[in-house]
Amino acid sequence: MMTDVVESSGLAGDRAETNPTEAAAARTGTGDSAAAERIVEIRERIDEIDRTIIALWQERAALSQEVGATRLASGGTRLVLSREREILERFRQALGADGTQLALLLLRAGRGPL
Ligand SMILES: O=C(O)C(=O)C[C@]1(C(=O)O)C=C[C@@H](O)C=C1
Repeated sequence: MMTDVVESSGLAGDRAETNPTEAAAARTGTGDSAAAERIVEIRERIDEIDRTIIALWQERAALSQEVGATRLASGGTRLVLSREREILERFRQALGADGTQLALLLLRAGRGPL
């Protein structure tokens, strides 16, 4: 049974260099070829999702910085805490406690640390 993290160096790694089945097992964490195929397929979508998350993260941070700069330049405040509370609550309702942590990181990426 293959339940642990496989070493990517040493014996397993050396075998993987010459044996495609070992190489697939080392990459996917399973020696079952059907499972390995499915894992590779799922990982493609995961990578696509990660790229989208990163792009959206960067877009959101840039927009948030623009809002802040626009407000400051017009004599307004750096922050609007009522708006931050709304966002924290939206993420908490959708994702629970992790949502709150995620929203705190998103807000910090835009407006900087408090
Ligand atoms: O919506 C605003 O007024 C913003 O400045 C953007 C933002 C955010 O990143 O969502 C950032 C700082 C504010 O305190 C509230 C929200």
